[in-house]
Amino acid sequence: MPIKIPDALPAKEVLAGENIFVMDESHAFHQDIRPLRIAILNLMPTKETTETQLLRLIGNSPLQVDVVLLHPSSHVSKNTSAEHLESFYKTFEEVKNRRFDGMIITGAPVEQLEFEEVNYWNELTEIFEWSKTHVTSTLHICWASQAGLYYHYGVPKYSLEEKCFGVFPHTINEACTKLLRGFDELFFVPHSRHTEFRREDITGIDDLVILSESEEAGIYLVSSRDGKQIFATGHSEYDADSLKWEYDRDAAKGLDIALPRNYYPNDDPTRTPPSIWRAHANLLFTNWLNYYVYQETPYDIGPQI
Ligand SMILES: CC(=O)SCCNC(=O)CCNC(=O)[C@H](O)C(C)(C)COP(=O)(O)OP(=O)(O)OC[C@H]1O[C@@H](n2cnc3c(N)ncnc32)[C@H](O)[C@@H]1OP(=O)(O)O
Ligand SMILES: N[C@@H](CCO)C(=O)O
Repeated sequence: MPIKIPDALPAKEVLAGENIFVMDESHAFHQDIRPLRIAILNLMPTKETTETQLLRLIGNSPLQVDVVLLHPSSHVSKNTSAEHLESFYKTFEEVKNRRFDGMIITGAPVEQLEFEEVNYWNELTEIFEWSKTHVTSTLHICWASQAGLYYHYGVPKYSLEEKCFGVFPHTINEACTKLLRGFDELFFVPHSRHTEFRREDITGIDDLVILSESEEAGIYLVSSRDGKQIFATGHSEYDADSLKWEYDRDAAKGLDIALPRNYYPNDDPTRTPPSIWRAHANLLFTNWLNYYVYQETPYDIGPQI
């Protein structure tokens, strides 16, 4: 949360220079508070696991958050029961006249298909277009970051020779980025994907800024200059054992899968992997919720029916 201090206090300038959020009295006077409305478009087959992971992170802030879970109506889910979707989820059709302060679009295990082969692609492009006018800031995770960059900016994805799989160190490109306030200079993020987008395709686009990357895992965070679109290639929301679960699944199927890198103690898959990215994940989500959603969204956001 911002610290509120007198307009003329010298510390204000020092802290602003350190990327600490300082709000002057005149700004604070005009700030109202109401619960944030966040939509989560859940494209994962393991919907319940993902719900828990994301809600844990967005619940860790002093802000009240009203969450609406969405699933694509143009896809019949094999792994999530119709009862679960019926009880807890809405479709885009049901909410498209509402406005949201923020939206999270999850990953999906469809990265080896062309975008247009994904059976909810048309619906998703409608949602991407709608988000430009109906959502203050949208956070795209993993496959959704590739899909969003492709839809909004024409950025292609490429297949990797070997799955990018493990927990990798990352650095910060832009020192004063609000999304990375409070981050250490080196921090860890899990990645688990067979595809990537490339630096040279992003740097040519004036509206995009690369905020963080990793020598081994490539680009991690990209933002539009106005912060309305955030793209994260890694899975900071993953639990400590998520990569283990994926590794065990693929090994049991007899797939050619390497051990996740920098994950098991001594690379021994019988040992329990520790989480070394949880603090960063919490900071990423609270920074997004605070600086890109709460501080930016209008108090009167429009119809909610
Ligand atoms: C790159 C990233 O974004 S990473 C995030 C994705 N990671 C994960 O989902 C990890 C967990 N998922 C899994 O382990 C597996 O997908 C499982 C175990 C749940 C199911 O695997 P399988 O039985 O081999 O595949 P299955 O035939 O059930 O299809 C899996 C999913 O692929 C997706 N899918 C496959 N083909 C298509 C298609 N043409 N269009 C849209 N979605 C498709 C669906 O989401 C489907 O699951 P759902 O119907 O429950 O939503
Ligand atoms: N994280 C995903 C990558 C494939 O989409 C998995 O291993 O299931």
